Amino acid sequence: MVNNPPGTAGPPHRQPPPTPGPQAVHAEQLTVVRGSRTVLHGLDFTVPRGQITGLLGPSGCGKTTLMRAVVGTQARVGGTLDVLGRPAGHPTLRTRIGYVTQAPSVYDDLTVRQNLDYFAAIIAPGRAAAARRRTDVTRAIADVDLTGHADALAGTLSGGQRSRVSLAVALLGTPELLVLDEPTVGLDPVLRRDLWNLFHTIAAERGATLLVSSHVMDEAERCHRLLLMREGELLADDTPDALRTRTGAETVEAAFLHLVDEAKAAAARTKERTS
Ligand SMILES: Nc1ncnc2c1ncn2[C@@H]1O[C@H](COP(=O)(O)OP(=O)(O)OP(=O)(O)O)[C@@H](O)[C@H]1O
Repeated sequence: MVNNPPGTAGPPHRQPPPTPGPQAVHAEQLTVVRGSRTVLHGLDFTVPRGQITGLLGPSGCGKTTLMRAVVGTQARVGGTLDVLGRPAGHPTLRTRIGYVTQAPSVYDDLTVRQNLDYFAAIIAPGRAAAARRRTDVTRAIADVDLTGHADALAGTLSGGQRSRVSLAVALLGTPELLVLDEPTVGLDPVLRRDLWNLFHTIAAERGATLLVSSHVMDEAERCHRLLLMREGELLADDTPDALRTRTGAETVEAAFLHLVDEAKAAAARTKERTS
């Protein structure tokens, strides 16, 4: 189904129930045009539920664009893109998806807890939900290991700590699908390891699906599945093990380079045949 603009669906009681389905995301011939350029070229892929899928590729290959399409904030999306059984951008998906952009979205003049309180009040407003909000906020702060900084102003935190506040906001509504755009950029190795452990805990204990982008290939080894991208095209949609086996490479990075060379050779052959 083509990406519907938000607000075009009927009232909730008239909508069919969401299809559970084994896949969190299903894309067929997904195309995105930005400015005068097509930046995603007819991608076919799936993201299975309850697993961590890594979206990897060099800077500018289209990772953020693909994630924006999945969360429903990208314009000019063509092809089929279903998310949690609904067309991407469907209004009912808003509370079911957590999206963390590359730039942390936090208020610097509020403390960590105040930031979380603010967003919790948007998700679950009203006095009746006050106790639940307190529990959710405390849990989300603990999840990202910021309990010791709960009363610090966000503006006084390091870059990595501010990113973790953003992640805590996304965890507040216990989303079924978490879309994380380069969450480990600028973090030291210990924090990177801790965050990846948290991602695995979220997938294993809550059954959540994670789509995590990175341009650091060693992070690929930590994912259940990988979407490898280059120049708006998908080079592979597979497990790290299968990719290494298929290409005879020892690392995912070597497998990626192998697939790039293969794609270049195929393009050269096509050009030769048509010229
Ligand atoms: N607002 C825009 N208008 C036109 N083109 C854009 C716009 N934003 C991004 N692009 C182009 O779309 C392509 C994909 O960009 P995108 O941000 O999705 O890549 P990325 O893989 O996420 O990069 P990075 O790893 O550096 O964040 C790039 O070639 C970029 O120049």
